[in-house]
Amino acid sequence: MSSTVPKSSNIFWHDCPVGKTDRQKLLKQKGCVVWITGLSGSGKSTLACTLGRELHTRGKLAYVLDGDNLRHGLNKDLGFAAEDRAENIRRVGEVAKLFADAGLLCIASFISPYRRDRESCRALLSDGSFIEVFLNMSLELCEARDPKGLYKLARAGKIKGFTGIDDPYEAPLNCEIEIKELDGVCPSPSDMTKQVVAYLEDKGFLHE
Ligand SMILES: Nc1ncnc2c1ncn2[C@@H]1O[C@H](COP(=O)(O)OS(=O)(=O)O)[C@@H](OP(=O)(O)O)[C@H]1O
Ligand SMILES: Nc1ncnc2c1ncn2[C@@H]1O[C@H](COP(=O)(O)OP(=O)(O)O)[C@@H](O)[C@H]1O
Repeated sequence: MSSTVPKSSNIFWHDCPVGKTDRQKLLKQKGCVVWITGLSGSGKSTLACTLGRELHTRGKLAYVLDGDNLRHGLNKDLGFAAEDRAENIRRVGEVAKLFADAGLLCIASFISPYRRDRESCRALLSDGSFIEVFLNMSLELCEARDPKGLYKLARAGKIKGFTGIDDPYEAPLNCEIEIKELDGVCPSPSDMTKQVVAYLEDKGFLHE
């Protein structure tokens, strides 16, 4: 007989003697989530990896959560319908929160096309520790890059519900960092990284 008790009843929070502050002292940094959002091909994974490497070089512990990669494991049961994308982002938000609590600089790069889903992730974190980075690249640029040939397939009707083609992308209204083309030229990964690192430095995340 199946239980009539709701799934999340009779559970209690268990505090551990070593807390986030202790871990941050050990690591000499403050846990946070750098959430990179933008169209497919806008450069999310490139920025995530360049930023991850730069932080590593500076002796900071960072970890990249990338959409394509997580869809090989934790989220491999999810597709691209709005409710699947919402569940994808919800799970990633929870994982990112754990990484930040561990004291890490967590870099999450996901299309995350829905404002509401991104805002739910923001709400999981303490004030200021969710840093939304919007890669505001034009559809034309992303489509011209098309490194995986997915835009071509979407235009040919072979992929349905492709973000930017026949599925929505809701741009952030109040993100912490917006990176866009200047006179039609995209800033280099290294320039973007400098901008994000300067923000992290300025807000004190790179020190205990
Ligand atoms: N229909 C559709 N729409 C958008 N993207 C698609 C789709 N189907 C497959 N892909 C590939 O999946 C990658 C995006 O995964 P995400 O987990 O970041 O997507 S989402 O945040 O849940 O919207 C995305 O990777 P990126 O190009 O790195 O963004 C694509 O390679
Ligand atoms: N800042 C940049 N300047 C020029 N080309 C870039 C830049 N960032 C990424 N690219 C190129 O654009 C393509 C898409 O980048 P990628 O990081 O895979 O985007 P996303 O993860 O958003 O799909 C890749 O071929 C990559 O080499």
